[in-house]
Amino acid sequence: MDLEQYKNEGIKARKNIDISQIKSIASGIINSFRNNGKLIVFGNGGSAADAQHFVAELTGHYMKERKALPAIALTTNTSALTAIGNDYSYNDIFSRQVQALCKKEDYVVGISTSGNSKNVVAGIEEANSIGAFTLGFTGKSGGKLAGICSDVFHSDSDITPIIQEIHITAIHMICAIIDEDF
Ligand SMILES: O=C(CO)[C@@H](O)[C@H](O)[C@H](O)[C@H](O)COP(=O)(O)O
Ligand SMILES: [Zn+2]
Repeated sequence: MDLEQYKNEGIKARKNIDISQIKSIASGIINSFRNNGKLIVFGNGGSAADAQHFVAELTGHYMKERKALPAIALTTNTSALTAIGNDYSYNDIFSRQVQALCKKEDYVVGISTSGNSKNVVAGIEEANSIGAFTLGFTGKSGGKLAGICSDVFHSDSDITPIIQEIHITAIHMICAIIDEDF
């Protein structure tokens, strides 16, 4: 891989982050918190790490001291993940947990760079059926997630790690706005 090219692809994708969309996502999450909702986040691989990172910024704190905020990543309970994966299927690891934990006041975030991970798509479909607001973090063509979420944050790249770097940038920006509100 040409590292100059990689760097420039990252700069291009970062420049295309839509700040007004970041603000609108943050206010949706804030509204959910104010209505006794919580944030539920999930994804695979690097996106599982992003889901956990997002939740850590909220249950702990980001840049400023404030109260703890209710957020959960569905990627951390290895007993649940292995039991659901083993007894049902890997495609069900998030949807089953969404069925167990999600309420209509919640704000549900599925992270998939392709938009096509079956377990992420199934988790969002389950949240939609409960009536929760759903946000897809995607890239590439947006995949299936682009067509099924209430809103989509699209990272302007076809390269998985660049898409992830834009996702975590967007997540940090969202956390900065949430910090100011609480
Ligand atoms: O972190 C990376 C690549 O940077 C990988 O672990 C990557 O997340 C995995 O291949 C995922 O399974 C990709 O899934 P998705 O983003 O298409 O939903
Ligand atoms: Zn990675």
